[in-house]
Amino acid sequence: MLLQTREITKIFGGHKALENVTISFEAGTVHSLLGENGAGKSTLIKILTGVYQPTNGQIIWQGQQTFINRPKDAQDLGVNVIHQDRQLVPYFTGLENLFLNRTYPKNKLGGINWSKMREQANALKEKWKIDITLDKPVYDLTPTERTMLEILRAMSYESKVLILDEPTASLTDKESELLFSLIDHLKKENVAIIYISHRLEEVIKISDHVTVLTGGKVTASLQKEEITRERIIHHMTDGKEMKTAEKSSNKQRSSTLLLSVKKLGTKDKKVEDVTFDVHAGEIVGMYGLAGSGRTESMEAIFGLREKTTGSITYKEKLLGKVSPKQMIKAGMILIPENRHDEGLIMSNTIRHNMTLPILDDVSKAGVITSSVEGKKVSEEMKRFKVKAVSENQKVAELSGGNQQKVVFGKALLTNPDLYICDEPTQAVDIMTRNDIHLFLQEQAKLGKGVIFVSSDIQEILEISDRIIVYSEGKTVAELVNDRIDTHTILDICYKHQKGEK
Ligand SMILES: Nc1ncnc2c1ncn2[C@@H]1O[C@H](COP(=O)(O)OP(=O)(O)OP(=O)(O)O)[C@@H](O)[C@H]1O
Repeated sequence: MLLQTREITKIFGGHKALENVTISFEAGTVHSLLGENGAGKSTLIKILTGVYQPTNGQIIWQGQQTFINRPKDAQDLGVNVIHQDRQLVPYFTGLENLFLNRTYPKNKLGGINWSKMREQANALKEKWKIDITLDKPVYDLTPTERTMLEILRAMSYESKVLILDEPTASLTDKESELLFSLIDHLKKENVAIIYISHRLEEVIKISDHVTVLTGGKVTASLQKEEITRERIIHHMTDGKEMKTAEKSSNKQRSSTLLLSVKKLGTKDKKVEDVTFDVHAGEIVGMYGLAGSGRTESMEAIFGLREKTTGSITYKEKLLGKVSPKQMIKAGMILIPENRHDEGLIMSNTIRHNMTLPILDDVSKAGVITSSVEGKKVSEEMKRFKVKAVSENQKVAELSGGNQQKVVFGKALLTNPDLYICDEPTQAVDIMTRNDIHLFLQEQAKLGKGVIFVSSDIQEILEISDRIIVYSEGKTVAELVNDRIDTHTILDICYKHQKGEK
């Protein structure tokens, strides 16, 4: 046994985030941590990487008790983590990022010895079989390449334990496959992988061991042969039955056109030729490989990105240059992909975050009427089962999935006619994912329009009435979601990729 948490408890101001957690991690295996949002997974990882100290309990390293008092101690042991939010400097090249925070090799004159750096980097690439270019700046890399780069960096610290926190959150199936073959290689080299993901299919596929946490306690510990979808869901839901969303039959779609986008293009060319319609009462899924322009076209519609060509008609009005504030007033809301940068103000409370876009509604002559605000917020928190001490808790203190629920609650309070959801279930647990699906279907039934962007093709097929396929800034196909499968959609994507037209 390489690493063990023994009876670890962590208390935050009276709240037990972890209680007597004992888990063993073996070299050369993939051990997945599963659990609903707020179950304590990230807290455990933060204890293993020296960010938090346990209130009680021990960490055992190769049979001996050890103390991980700060991140450097974890790094010295060989425990490294790849976070959900990538920790790379966008304007630095891959090579520069690889050597970040460490001494660069020097030449005789004391300057940076670039050829030595490159030599060391190539040796690392070779050793770990990670084939990525290191010359491009990080902003030019795809999400998969960024993940690979971070793994390469972690391996340059001679990791014995590599923790991957939602590594596939924004990757499509094919991109994830690359990551899985790398994980396989790391396993063979005796690295212990701790894997956190809400995507059950991949957890089942790659795990040798699964531990389920519920409310800070270990509620199941499964060996490879015991890992099935049914078992995992059973343990995660405490045996309660889960009402699953059923795909609508598209009968509710009305003839009322809510949004019509024609030949849309943006100044930065990330969007070149996007055309689609959304009617009241329908859910339109948007699928495309990473970098296909889905997010960017949504931003252009919502007034966050400059459009240069084409037209956007919303509720029969041709839109000129618009701002998100105007669009919210007109009944449109964008639930953004990146909740940290665009969705939430982390240092503010749940309540303030949720009511930010509706300040006019909850204030009288500029003064916020607390009772109206409080009532609205607590209704939405209840609806989405946001796990928090109170509505006055800071968003930064919530678990990742609960932060996403706050983003959702915030959007709902604006009472929109059209929801634009960009990866809305990223990092949320399977129960919440289901709640979000049910909620959007309910909204569609009420005559609202929904745009659903997801890199999870299965999810797109589960929820959409129609599917628009993107490739390289263009919409290339529109499909009615009836008897089509993942292959049909992926075929279209790859056929339209450069060089295969
Ligand atoms: N710094 C903190 N201060 C107060 N409470 C905290 C802090 N960090 C975490 N918590 C609480 O501890 C509990 C466990 O949170 P944690 O982030 O570990 O959950 P998680 O399993 O990683 O969830 P998710 O799947 O949503 O990422 C939650 O109730 C959370 O609100």
